[in-house]
Amino acid sequence: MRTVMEQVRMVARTDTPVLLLGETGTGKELLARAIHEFSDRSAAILVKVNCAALPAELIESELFGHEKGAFTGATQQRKGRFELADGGSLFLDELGELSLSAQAKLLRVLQEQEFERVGGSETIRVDVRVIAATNRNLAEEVSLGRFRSDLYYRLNVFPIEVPALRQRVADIPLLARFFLDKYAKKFGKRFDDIDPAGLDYLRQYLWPGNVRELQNVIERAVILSQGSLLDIAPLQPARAHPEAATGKLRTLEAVEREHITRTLEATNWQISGVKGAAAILGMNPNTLRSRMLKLGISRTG
Ligand SMILES: Nc1ncnc2c1ncn2[C@@H]1O[C@H](COP(=O)(O)OP(=O)(O)OP(=O)(O)O)[C@@H](O)[C@H]1O
Repeated sequence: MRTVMEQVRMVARTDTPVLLLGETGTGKELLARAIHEFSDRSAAILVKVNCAALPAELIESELFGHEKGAFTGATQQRKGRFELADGGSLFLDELGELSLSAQAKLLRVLQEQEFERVGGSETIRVDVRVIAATNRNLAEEVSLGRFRSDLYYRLNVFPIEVPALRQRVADIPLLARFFLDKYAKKFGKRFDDIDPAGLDYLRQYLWPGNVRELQNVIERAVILSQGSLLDIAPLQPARAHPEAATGKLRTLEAVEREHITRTLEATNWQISGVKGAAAILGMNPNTLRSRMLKLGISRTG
């Protein structure tokens, strides 16, 4: 993470587009904000767009705006996020979800700093620094024809790989204590430290939901703990290494049931949405729901 922070500081002072790569919950958005804050644009606005949150038909109008009458329902002219971010930075989260046609327009803005609103003919010029993030493997998306290679190369000038939490175990106690202070203050409680056995659980767990999941675990522990040390319930490293724990090989169905349950727990049982279990598992939310039914997975067990 020290290398990542050095990269963030170095690139922040430039206008180069930045591509943040990493699993869900690793802190990409936090780093995008840091890049904006450390840049000369910090006095201006940072605008965020979640490319996965809107259907393909609407994302172009969201990014570039539209003219009155451009499509059914476009009753007024509307400025897009690029215009709103003029002079500042634009954070494109979940970039890998952008439609091919929006990708073409984005490439043009990156190269020429200009675009037209949907349904408009006036060319609009903007001065925007783009910071993009994705948890997809974009090189693979390019080879599958789902992501434009020219846009990929344009954005890949300064890629920053944000490591998964299991790849930086030394950060776990630091982050855990940071969240302990945060939630102890929030809930008006006091703890001297984290119970040593609990710290071991935290270190051994594989953290599919990364820092977000660690934050949730600590919040829950702060609410539940009574003594002067923060108790962490066992995080079932057995779940992370089921074969190692039981010594037995198991059926694919059992492994699938366990993996889906663990991911649902990591997302507080949120199924859909960009931060939901379906997105992490790379499945459609409806497919996940039917798998859960079939495998007998429910929140109450
Ligand atoms: N180094 C850190 N210190 C403190 N909090 C952190 C850190 N990294 C991540 N977090 C917290 O973890 C949560 C997830 O971080 P963030 O939203 O930046 O991740 P992300 O990689 O953008 O996730 P996603 O890909 O799912 O959008 C946030 O609440 C964030 O504040």
